[in-house]
Amino acid sequence: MIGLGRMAQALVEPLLSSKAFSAEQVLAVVGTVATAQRLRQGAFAGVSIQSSRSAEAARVWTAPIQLLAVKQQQIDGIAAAAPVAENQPLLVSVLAGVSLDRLQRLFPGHRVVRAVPNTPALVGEGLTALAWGEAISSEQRLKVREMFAGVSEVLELPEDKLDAFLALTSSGPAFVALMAEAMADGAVAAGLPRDLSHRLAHRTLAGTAALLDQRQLHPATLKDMVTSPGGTTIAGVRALERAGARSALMEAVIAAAERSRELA
Ligand SMILES: NC(=O)C1=CN([C@@H]2O[C@H](COP(=O)(O)OP(=O)(O)OC[C@H]3O[C@@H](n4cnc5c(N)ncnc54)[C@H](O)[C@@H]3O)[C@@H](O)[C@H]2O)C=CC1
Ligand SMILES: O=C(O)[C@@H]1CCC=N1
Repeated sequence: MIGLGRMAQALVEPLLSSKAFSAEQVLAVVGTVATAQRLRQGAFAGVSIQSSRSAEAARVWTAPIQLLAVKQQQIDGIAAAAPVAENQPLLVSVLAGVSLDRLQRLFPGHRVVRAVPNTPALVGEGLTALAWGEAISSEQRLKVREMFAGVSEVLELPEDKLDAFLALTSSGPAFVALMAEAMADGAVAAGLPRDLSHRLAHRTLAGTAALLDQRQLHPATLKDMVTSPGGTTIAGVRALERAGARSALMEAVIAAAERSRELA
């Protein structure tokens, strides 16, 4: 692991708890000594976690599969400090917007793969899209698919679709969380207690998602199922349409996809 921040943790924590990997099989390099110390005390006890400046950090470059999960601004420095790899290890990058071409130029001795995971991986409900670089063996493909399949549904997509995928599935949890918070606030305003409002908002979102998914319903069908003529729901839908909620959500996904393209 090169970087063990929010996204990498959401992948590794469940893989360790499900015993897909043992702590001894994982070596992580992070930005600072303080971060390394903090992480060693939590869910990552037993994992070798080193700061990037320590001598042991170099071992990460000898691993057969290396997961790059740092911020975009950090990769030039990391690539410059990395030795040119022998034996063509696999570098799996989760960095939004950083292309296979650029990764291959930065890490010339590696075989490169892009993965776009999302944080629901933490509870085994993730989605990951993979786009392969050149000359990846079928054995390497299998290993990468297996790793992500332990925490998510895995799709393979052409690289030019990854920005849109990321906008919907990786940035999407923030948009849904915002909706959950706002709906709970509405319930509080309408008189329900705060804690209960949050729990009910989460259950409503999860239940609705399960219904749409399992019954393969078009969202409009579900909306029509819930809206009685002259009833409560259509009054709420009217308020949402008046506020431009539909357009706001479309724009959020488009803005995230555009930002991902900009980061490239
Ligand atoms: N958070 C999310 O939901 C998703 C994030 N991503 C991508 O994952 C990447 C990381 O994002 P987050 O985990 O949210 O960021 P984060 O800021 O939580 O984690 C960054 C990690 O990099 C480490 N780091 C800093 N300098 C380093 C160095 N020189 N060597 C090794 N490690 C170093 C930090 O210690 C930290 O562990 C980003 O490029 C983002 O585009 C992709 C999909 C979803
Ligand atoms: O906000 C970000 O840049 C990262 C990528 C997708 C989710 N979080």
